[in-house]
Amino acid sequence: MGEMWAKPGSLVAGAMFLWVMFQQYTPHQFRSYIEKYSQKLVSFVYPYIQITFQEFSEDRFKRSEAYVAIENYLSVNASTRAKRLKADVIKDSQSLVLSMDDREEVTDEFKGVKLWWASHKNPPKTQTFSFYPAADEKRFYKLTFHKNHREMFVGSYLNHVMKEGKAIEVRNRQRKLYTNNPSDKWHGYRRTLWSHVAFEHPARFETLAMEPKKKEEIVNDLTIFSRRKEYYSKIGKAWKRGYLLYGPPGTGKSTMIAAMANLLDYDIYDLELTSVKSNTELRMLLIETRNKSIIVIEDIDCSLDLTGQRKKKKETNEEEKKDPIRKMEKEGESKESKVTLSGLLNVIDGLWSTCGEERLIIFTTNYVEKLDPALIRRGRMDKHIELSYCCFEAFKVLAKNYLDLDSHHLFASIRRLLEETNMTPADVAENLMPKSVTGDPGTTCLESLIQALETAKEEARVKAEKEAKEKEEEEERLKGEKEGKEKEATAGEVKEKEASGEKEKQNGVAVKENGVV
Ligand SMILES: Nc1ncnc2c1ncn2[C@@H]1O[C@H](COP(=O)(O)OP(=O)(O)OP(=O)(O)O)[C@@H](O)[C@H]1O
Ligand SMILES: [Mg+2]
Repeated sequence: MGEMWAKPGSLVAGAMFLWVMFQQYTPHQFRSYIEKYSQKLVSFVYPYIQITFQEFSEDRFKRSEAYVAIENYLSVNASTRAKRLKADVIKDSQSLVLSMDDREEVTDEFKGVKLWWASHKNPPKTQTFSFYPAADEKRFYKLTFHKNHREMFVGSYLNHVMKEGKAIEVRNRQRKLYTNNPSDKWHGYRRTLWSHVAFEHPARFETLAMEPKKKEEIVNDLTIFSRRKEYYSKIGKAWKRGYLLYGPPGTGKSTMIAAMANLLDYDIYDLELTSVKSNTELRMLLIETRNKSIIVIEDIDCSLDLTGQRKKKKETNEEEKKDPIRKMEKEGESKESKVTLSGLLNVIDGLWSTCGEERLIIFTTNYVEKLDPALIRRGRMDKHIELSYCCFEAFKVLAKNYLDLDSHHLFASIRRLLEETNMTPADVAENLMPKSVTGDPGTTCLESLIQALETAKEEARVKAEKEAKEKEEEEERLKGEKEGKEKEATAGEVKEKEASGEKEKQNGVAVKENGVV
């Protein structure tokens, strides 16, 4: 037995020795010449063609669409044949999707001809002992087929894979809510710019409390937008639309965004601008977003000093200089984010905004008047939607949602009170939430709402009175100050006149004394 293995063993060792000698001592030109012809010889003997599909291209900006399509295609067409599989939960966290694991190979058939798919992973160049894959690890798929069928595979088969893969992606699509990672986490394991969770918000336009006419207008606007691919290309505009939602806190801005995503079946990218350090980072984040999505910047007035960055920075006043906490905050602010207004405008509206299509960009704010007009001009923010205090129509939607009531004898008083006072839909909704399981929830909740409205009305009256009084006092004070100044001025004038009269008199006496009359 030992003798049987000794011969091939020494043959292998001899071949390896010769190979090393060849590599070390043959001149470079000669070596490449030999390599070229040996490859020709191999291709003559080995009649297969291989195509590689990398997960990321060289610049690593974006996951390759071809790779993703192949991954989806193989998840359906290969998962019954592969032996090692990866599982992922999709679609409302209910169904499991299987895909090929790394370094697995499967066969596929197209028009009766066999071909092979293999998933590979390039080992990292730098060796680290870590639980997670290294940063320079690269995944790719390799397709192998016989060279006789080159035309068919390169043409129709690959088209078929791309089409199928994209269709599977749409079918399996679990909508996601993304948030941007800080840039120091953009390296290493999986290099993701965005983290996500499954998006399962129950908000719908039917349950959104607002004037029916306004609601219908928004729904129509969104529906038309989502069907207008050809129209946008005809008029030469990127297929995107900007919405500005503004209004006091608790009037349903965030709820409306969720309802929009549910209506159009889009993903949401919740962009936290304060953790984006520069305009370049902002652009990279945008490139990584996918089509059919809503990019949201909430409370845009708080995210950046977008109103002041164009102007010269305000001088810090003396008090701020002395206050160490305020000083630290200021320093932190200047280090935190260098995203500028022009950077943001470029992303919404400039050349970079055209990468990707079918996207909504939404800003929300409580203080629309604070924003730079350039940011919200039409074309950038195409539609401005004001979400305001609860009107009677909006209340009726909430009463239907929360209490299943279409009418009630207390509705009349609520209508009057809502006209007389301001209450946000969030506060109305809170009062309409049944707090007890016994009794008639409808009447109890409506009564509690009436009480809350009356309290709010009384508070508003007291506040208005206080403000009027303060205003009156301020006016009195200003008037007093003005009068005081006027009095001082007249007294000054009188004194001056008296002084000049005195002088003239003295001059007269002096002239008389000198006898020049
Ligand atoms: N128009 C509305 N229709 C239905 N529910 C609403 C409406 N407005 C507010 N709500 C309710 O009030 C809660 C708060 O609303 P939401 O978070 O949408 O307000 P917002 O305008 O985004 O406030 P903020 O400016 O503070 O972010 C929601 O959970 C929702 O249940
Ligand atoms: Mg909100």
